[in-house]
Amino acid sequence: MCGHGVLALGRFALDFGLVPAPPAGVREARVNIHCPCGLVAAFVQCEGGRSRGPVRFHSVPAFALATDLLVDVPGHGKVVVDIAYGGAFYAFVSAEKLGLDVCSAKTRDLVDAATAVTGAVKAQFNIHHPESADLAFLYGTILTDGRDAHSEEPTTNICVFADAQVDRSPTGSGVTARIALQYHKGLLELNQTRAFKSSATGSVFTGKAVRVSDTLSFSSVNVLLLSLSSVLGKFLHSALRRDF
Ligand SMILES: O=C(O)[C@H]1NCC[C@@H]1O
Repeated sequence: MCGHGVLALGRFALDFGLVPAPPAGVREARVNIHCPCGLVAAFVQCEGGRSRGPVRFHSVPAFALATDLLVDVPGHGKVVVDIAYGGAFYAFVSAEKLGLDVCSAKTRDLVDAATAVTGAVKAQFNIHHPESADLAFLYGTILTDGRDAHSEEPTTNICVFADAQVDRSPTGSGVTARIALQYHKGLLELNQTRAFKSSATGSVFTGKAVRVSDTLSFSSVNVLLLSLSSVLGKFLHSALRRDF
């Protein structure tokens, strides 16, 4: 799944007639998107039969897999990381622990550090998904500003995934996983909204955990993500903000 992809596909599906416009008086069209990780339901605001305004989506059940895991990262020594799932598995670590400021460091340095963490976790930790062996792999590392405690201010992160690619958004599956982690740590309550900013582009997602679910073999939390279409437009057309 891809957060900004879901938002864009939702609008596309409505605007190009793949789903019917909602009946008069209903503001949102529902677009079901079947992702490898499960069903993601996008809700697209509609005016005059066209998409307009915010798009939100219900993400897949998410959960914290491991917290305070000590990993030996080449070039950085022992680093404490968390691992969580939100449609894909990510390692989470405050960039500060790697000697970097996620908001001002060069993207190249953030990518190198995140890639080193991903390699170390893959080598030293066995990822398990309760329902699907296909989903049981680490997709990347998300470096954060460490501001996990609830605040009205956005918390900034950068997602380095697959073959050292940088996500242009705060990452749909990554934000979902991060919310599950914050909930698991008691830093976020159900229905408490948090904003997440991409340090690569400045784009923002807001999200919240909406219910505790038992659809996975161990306790997980469903996460509802919200994002503004104006933000979407901005980051779809923006390049990475900083030089490598
Ligand atoms: O938003 C997401 O979840 C995706 N973007 C890049 C990495 C993930 O697949």
